Amino acid sequence: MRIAGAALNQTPIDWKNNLANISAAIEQAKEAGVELLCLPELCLTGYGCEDLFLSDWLPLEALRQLQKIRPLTEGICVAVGLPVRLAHRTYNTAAVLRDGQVLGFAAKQFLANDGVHYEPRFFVPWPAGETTTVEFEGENWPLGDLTFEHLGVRFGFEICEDAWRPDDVRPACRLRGKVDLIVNPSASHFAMSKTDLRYQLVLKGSRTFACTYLYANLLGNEAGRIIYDGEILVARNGHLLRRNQLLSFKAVDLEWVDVGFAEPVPLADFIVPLPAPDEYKELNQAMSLGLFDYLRKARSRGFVLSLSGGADSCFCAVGVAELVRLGVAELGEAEFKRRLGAFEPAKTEVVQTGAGGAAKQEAQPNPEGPQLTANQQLVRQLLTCAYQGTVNSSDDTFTSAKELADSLGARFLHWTIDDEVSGYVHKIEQGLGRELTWQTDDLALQNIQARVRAPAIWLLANVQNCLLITTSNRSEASVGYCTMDGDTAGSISPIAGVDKDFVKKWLRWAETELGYAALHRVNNLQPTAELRPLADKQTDERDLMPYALLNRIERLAFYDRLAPQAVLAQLVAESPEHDAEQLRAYVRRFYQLWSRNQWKRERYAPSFHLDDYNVDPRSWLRFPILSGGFGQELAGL
Ligand SMILES: Nc1ncnc2c1ncn2[C@@H]1O[C@H](COP(=O)(O)OP(=O)(O)OC[C@H]2O[C@@H]([n+]3cccc(C(=O)O)c3)[C@H](O)[C@@H]2O)[C@@H](O)[C@H]1O
Ligand SMILES: Nc1ncnc2c1ncn2[C@@H]1O[C@H](COP(=O)(O)OP(=O)(O)OP(=O)(O)O)[C@@H](O)[C@H]1O
Ligand SMILES: NC(=O)CC[C@H](N)C(=O)O
Repeated sequence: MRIAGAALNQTPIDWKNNLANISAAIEQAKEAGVELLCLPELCLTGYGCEDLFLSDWLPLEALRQLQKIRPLTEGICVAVGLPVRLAHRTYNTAAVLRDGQVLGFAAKQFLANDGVHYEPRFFVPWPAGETTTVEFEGENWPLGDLTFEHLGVRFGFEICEDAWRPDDVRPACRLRGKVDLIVNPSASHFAMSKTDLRYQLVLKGSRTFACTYLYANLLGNEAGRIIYDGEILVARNGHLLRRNQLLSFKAVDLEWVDVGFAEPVPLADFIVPLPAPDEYKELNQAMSLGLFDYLRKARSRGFVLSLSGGADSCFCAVGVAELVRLGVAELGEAEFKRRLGAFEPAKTEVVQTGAGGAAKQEAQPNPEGPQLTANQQLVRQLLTCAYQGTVNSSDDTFTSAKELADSLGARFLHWTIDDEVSGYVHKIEQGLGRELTWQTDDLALQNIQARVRAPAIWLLANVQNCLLITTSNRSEASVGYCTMDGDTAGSISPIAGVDKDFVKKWLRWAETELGYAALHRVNNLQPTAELRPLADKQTDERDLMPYALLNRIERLAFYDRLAPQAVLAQLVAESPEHDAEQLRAYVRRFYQLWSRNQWKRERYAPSFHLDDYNVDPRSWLRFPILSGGFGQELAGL
């Protein structure tokens, strides 16, 4: 039998888009002679509909939309994910359609409730072994723990998380011997290196349960924060039959394979491992796709970036250039532009974001500079950067910013903000009747500089109907090393999910492996906020602690969830090169800054989930805004 999985780039409650992708996948599958097709989890509504799953109307509308898919299934069997609400409870199901008929709904038995997933808030798990009936417009269909048969092949379901449970409880353990094929529609978030876990799960599952296993994941940045890699895997008895290229820019990515169910295949002696994932490359592809989808789904016309020439903002600038490079390489320029939508003349009926909304001018091809390549011209239309210097800014960072922006093709503007800073300082000095000095008002004088950069950069974003990128990384989010409404200003925060150490390493990789020679300068700069007088030689690590230690403490405290005492003990054991007293001071500082700054993490712009954890309270890590701040625990260190 020819079986297929299709990864789909869906959007919550975008019925038109979702149905179009489902229809396209079915059409492509039929053209390829596919007989059974698996589509991703909840692909009809979108996986990220959140509390809408608790309404009556959304699941009802999903059933109505399902009726439109039925006629497309003449001559093919298709699994389509959608919510079904019965007696005020919503179930996460996969409908099986064939020849225009609904054969039934397989329901998810184990709900994802860790990390970025909060499914028990929306869904009720289906009890193993039970079935019920769905009534809709005069028809009755079975729903629950079901198996099906198509062309003599018996199949059952695991829906995403179902497969992540132990072998003696997951649905597959009751399907063993009863089915030839297990179908898994998934919405499994991207995280660096995670593909290896999924690969093992599918390959081992097919061996342990002596079956063929068909897995299809969602694709793209579905709803803002979480990116799906669109992985399709087919395995039989521990042998890999098909695996696709991940993180495609296409709307529909279909993979099929022929399986001779009648011909026996021995169980694999061992699972052939995948080559180790290249995390720098993975992150690059995920971030590019994340930005691409965010831009087009937000119906915006480009990005604006306050480019300091430092590591974080340079990373974001390269991210936009990579969006163009990778998108054009896969789709071709015309399709890239069509899908992005940012290059069409502005329509008056387009919903305007924020105060601006004026039509974006076609970027001029850089009259005084060198001839731009086709990709640089696209970057020029999509990215405007501005350097906003003060007396505390160095020539190094200005040159770094300018060289990078020019090399990418981005529009580069620059001005100074000293007048605005002194204007505000003067007003407060007059109001309070005293001078503000670095001795008495250090942080306030730093913050006003970061804040004064915000209005102009927002203005630039508004007038061009662009998204303002904010450059926060996870390390500074952990300790609140940022000025609220200053350098946190923006509506999308692409790198807030990764730590500063990784940011620095990635930039070195991008310089050598991707050929961004203009990163050479930033790769030789010490991270610095440049908010204190230059003579002070401010660096992030002098203000805080070495980033490697900060990241380690953060991981031990909030990924491994150790108590402060245990974090310190672990650090002392693994860092003999550091003095124990110094480490104690760093651990104290970390927890104090962490607790004091939860409110800042609550106010960060939406960020992508890219690493296996993040500190965003909306997606991964919840912590009280007001707390005892680990007072007792730190006193006992
Ligand atoms: N629990 C709570 N809930 C709500 N608000 C709370 C609060 N605790 C304090 N606050 C408020 O927070 C304010 C202080 O926060 P905020 O004004 O943001 O500033 P703050 O956290 O005091 O200082 C900002 C830090 O970030 C560093 N920085 C700034 C800019 C850029 C960079 C860089 O790396 O480039 C680094 C800077 O060196 C400094 O260490 C207080 O005035 C108070 O109003
Ligand atoms: N001179 C500047 N011109 C424009 N934007 C600036 C300037 N200084 C700071 N910013 C903005 O504030 C953000 C925060 O600064 P921060 O120092 O944390 O990051 P960075 O300068 O990009 O990297 P690094 O910390 O490695 O120096 C910058 O990413 C940038 O968006
Ligand atoms: N949608 C799901 O059930 C996802 C859960 C699963 N643990 C994953 O991360 O892939």
